[in-house]
Amino acid sequence: MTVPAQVAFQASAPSPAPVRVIAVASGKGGVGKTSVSVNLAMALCNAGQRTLLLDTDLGLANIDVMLGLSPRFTLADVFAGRCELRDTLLEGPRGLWVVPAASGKRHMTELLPQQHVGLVHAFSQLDVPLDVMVVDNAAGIADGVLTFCQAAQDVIVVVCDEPASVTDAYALIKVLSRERGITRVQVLANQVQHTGEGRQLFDKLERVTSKFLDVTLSYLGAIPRDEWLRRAVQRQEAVVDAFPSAPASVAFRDIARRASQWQSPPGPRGHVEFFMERLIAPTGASARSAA
Ligand SMILES: Nc1ncnc2c1ncn2[C@@H]1O[C@H](COP(=O)(O)OP(=O)(O)OP(=O)(O)O)[C@@H](O)[C@H]1O
Repeated sequence: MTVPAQVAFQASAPSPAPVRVIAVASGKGGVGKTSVSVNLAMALCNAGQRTLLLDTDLGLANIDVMLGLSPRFTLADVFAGRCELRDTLLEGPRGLWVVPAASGKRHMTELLPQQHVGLVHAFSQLDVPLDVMVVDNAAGIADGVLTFCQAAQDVIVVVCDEPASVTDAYALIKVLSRERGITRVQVLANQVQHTGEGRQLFDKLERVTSKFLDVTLSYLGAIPRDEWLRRAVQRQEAVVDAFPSAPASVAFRDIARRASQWQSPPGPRGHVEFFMERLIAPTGASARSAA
């Protein structure tokens, strides 16, 4: 099938190393999770990592809008049986691969287990060489969010200096830890007004989690509140590309550099299917953690 607006996949040699999957979540909406996903993915891509950005928010997807892309098909079409996963793939700026979702469609929570299996199969068929996959999740603690976080090797929780953001981040970390057995979470402060603010937010969150939860939080860093980021959103570009010397861009590059130094977890097979196969195992994992 020829897909003019989107990229039809060429078969190529599988990447030898496991694909690193980073899930970005937040608990509360509007804290900047999608901005973080887009700019982290773009910064990783610019640093030479073969990167795929996956939008899993079937309710309020907006990665394609943020990057000025016009998808012909989205993940929602895959679930509706209208296309193959490969038909949704877009080549974004500077070679970033993007799998868009669709706004106003069903949520991941409504998907049947066999639809997850279908997605597993579809991803394992995509023979695209990748180093990193960044997964932008919906806000909240819906089952789909937990499943994607569980399937990733690293989870970044984005917080900002609002009481609801901190309490919702705690609620998310709590369910990830208690229901999905996640033992480590990276915390990224967004929209900080001064250098100390991010660390203060982290300390606040860390105090409660260390008291009540069996999870290790790490401080990934902070992105300043930056007018250049807003301007980049208006231009439908990542700030790291539109305004590379903006304070937010410098911070994103630093975070991407640190993320690429994370130790690679042992991966059984070393491809995207590793990620997707973990997606269909949550029932067993939940059953184990509930026991
Ligand atoms: N560091 C920042 N500096 C300035 N503005 C920012 C920053 N981060 C995000 N924003 C702005 O905040 C708004 C919300 O950002 P974004 O859409 O990334 O949040 P979100 O958490 O993904 O939201 P949702 O939960 O609705 O998907 C956007 O208008 C964006 O431009």
